[in-house]
Amino acid sequence: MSSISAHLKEIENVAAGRPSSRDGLVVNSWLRCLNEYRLDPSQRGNAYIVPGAKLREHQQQAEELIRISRAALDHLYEQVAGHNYVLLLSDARGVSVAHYRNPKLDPALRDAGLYLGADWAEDRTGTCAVGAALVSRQPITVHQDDHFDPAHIGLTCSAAPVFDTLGELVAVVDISQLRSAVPRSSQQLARHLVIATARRVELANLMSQAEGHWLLRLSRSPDFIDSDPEAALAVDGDGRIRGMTHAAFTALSQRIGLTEHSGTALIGQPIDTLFDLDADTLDQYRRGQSARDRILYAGGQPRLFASAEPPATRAPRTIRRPVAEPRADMPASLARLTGGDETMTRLARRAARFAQRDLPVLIQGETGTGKEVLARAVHAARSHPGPFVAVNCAAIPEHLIESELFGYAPNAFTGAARGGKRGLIEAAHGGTLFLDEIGDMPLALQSRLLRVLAERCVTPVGALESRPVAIHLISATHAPLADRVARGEFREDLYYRLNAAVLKLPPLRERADFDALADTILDEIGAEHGERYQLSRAARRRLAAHHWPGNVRELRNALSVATALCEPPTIEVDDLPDEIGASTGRIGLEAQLAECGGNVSELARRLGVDRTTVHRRLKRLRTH
Ligand SMILES: Nc1ncnc2c1ncn2[C@@H]1O[C@H](COP(=O)(O)OP(=O)(O)OP(=O)(O)O)[C@@H](O)[C@H]1O
Repeated sequence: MSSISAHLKEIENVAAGRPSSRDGLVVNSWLRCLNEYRLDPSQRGNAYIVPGAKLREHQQQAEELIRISRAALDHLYEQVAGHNYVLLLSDARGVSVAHYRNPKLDPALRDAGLYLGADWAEDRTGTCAVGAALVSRQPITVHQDDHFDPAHIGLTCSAAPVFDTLGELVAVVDISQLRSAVPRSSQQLARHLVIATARRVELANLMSQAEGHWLLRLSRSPDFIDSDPEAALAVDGDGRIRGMTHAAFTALSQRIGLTEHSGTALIGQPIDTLFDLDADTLDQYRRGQSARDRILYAGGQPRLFASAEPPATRAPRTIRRPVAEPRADMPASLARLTGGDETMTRLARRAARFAQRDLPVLIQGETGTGKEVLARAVHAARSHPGPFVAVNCAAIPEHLIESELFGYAPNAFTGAARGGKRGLIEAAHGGTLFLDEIGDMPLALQSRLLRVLAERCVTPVGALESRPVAIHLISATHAPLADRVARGEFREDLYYRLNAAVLKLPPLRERADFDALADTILDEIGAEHGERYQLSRAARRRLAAHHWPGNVRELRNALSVATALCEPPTIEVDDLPDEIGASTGRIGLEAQLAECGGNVSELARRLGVDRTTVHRRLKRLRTH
């Protein structure tokens, strides 16, 4: 590493237009720092970490990006963690929205800006890997005194940009070390790793987005084409290009004489303008063909190897460049709950408003509709959430509820722990107490709970003094509390106190976002298993026809079973638990037949079976 004065001298030389042995991307960045951003290399600027609220805003906007990138980033970090690298995922504005690091190094990492929330925009921090990758749209290594600002010349950083399926730069993957004793060339491998990771993130994003389309993977060699292709395209049923990874933009736009920036002109083009291939011949390139049969031709010449995956049926979801402002009324934790169902969206909006207030919230919904999930989302949407303590009033024996909730004073009763015990209400101090099945709370305790809400203090069993508590109460019930009030089982005064801010979760059978919800759950299960799952059309139809008495819980269980039984990635009807088929019994089948205007062929198509199967089933069901 050169001394600071030598560093400044070198920048001066570059500014004067003298030749430099530095990487051209670094030199260009230095020139931007000097000429465009008017930065002064002799002024050291400390790393800048954005404030917490701002970071949350960046993270909310990047939520989908973070989710889709997770598997690729986990894999990268596994490879580099042993070499003291920090991994940062930055958004398109240069702010780190995810990081992987050794927490023992936190103070040094925070000081150096290798941390969550660090802002590495080039016009603020001078030449750095994240900032330069964002501006140049190229992978780059910025090693030690490649950095413009002397404050950062201990660091070595390699970064690669990530583009969305329409060619917009949406993120940067960076790995950095606080210190490196070795020369710049040692970062070659780091650079390759971030490039490969950015490519995998783009592919994961394209796969997620391309689910209504064919996915065409391309490579110069048939090896690894299915797992790690060099480039990939989404092609719709009419043979038009709908999206692609960045490598595909670069390779294909050059082929037809477009510059990289006009690569978006490829979107919407028929695939046969690029290859000897159309919607009808894509099928020939499906997985399982020999390498020789997967050679893709253009103008009669062999060009690349291809692997085509047919359209899946889930709704498209993708990393999109965030709009300037997030939905201010809808924190991410709540936005995630709705896949577009109107009732759910309205409910999430209402919940977002309650989260800003100190009101007891009551959640109503049939069993398994996601009452606890909603309670946690309201909690997470608060500006200072604190602890979340969940208590199921129906699950704790009546004689224990009181001491569990309120705690007890030392020696309060025989058998109690000598030193007394802090109750769950106190454990929720500064956060949220979630009382599930509040209708099952014994009457005597209801009055004590009312006191806690009114006086904001709690008196442990056997204690003389009360202690102040600040809690947000969220309660939940599967049956309307009014019925219990009418039967004298629930205190009317508590009921009125709880019944002001009510969130009513719809049963699953009434939700219009069934498909999106099933996909979200499949993604979650897939992330746990490091797999990707999708529903075949027929399986999706079968699920949608089920009545779902157990609501989202039942759906989640059914999908867990199906993912265990299926041959990944596709879940077929046979992989679904038997009960799911039950709703296609006689009534269900007749109703669906009526929906198809009595047309058996149409019904067979809907169910993904052939006509004879429908006839056979109808006959069997009608004669039983
Ligand atoms: N929006 C959602 N996305 C993904 N999974 C969900 C969602 N809502 C609920 N679930 C899943 O459904 C199951 C039931 O959710 P939860 O426990 O919140 O329901 P509940 O209404 O509180 O149930 P109960 O009435 O039995 O107390 C859980 O496995 C949860 O992870």
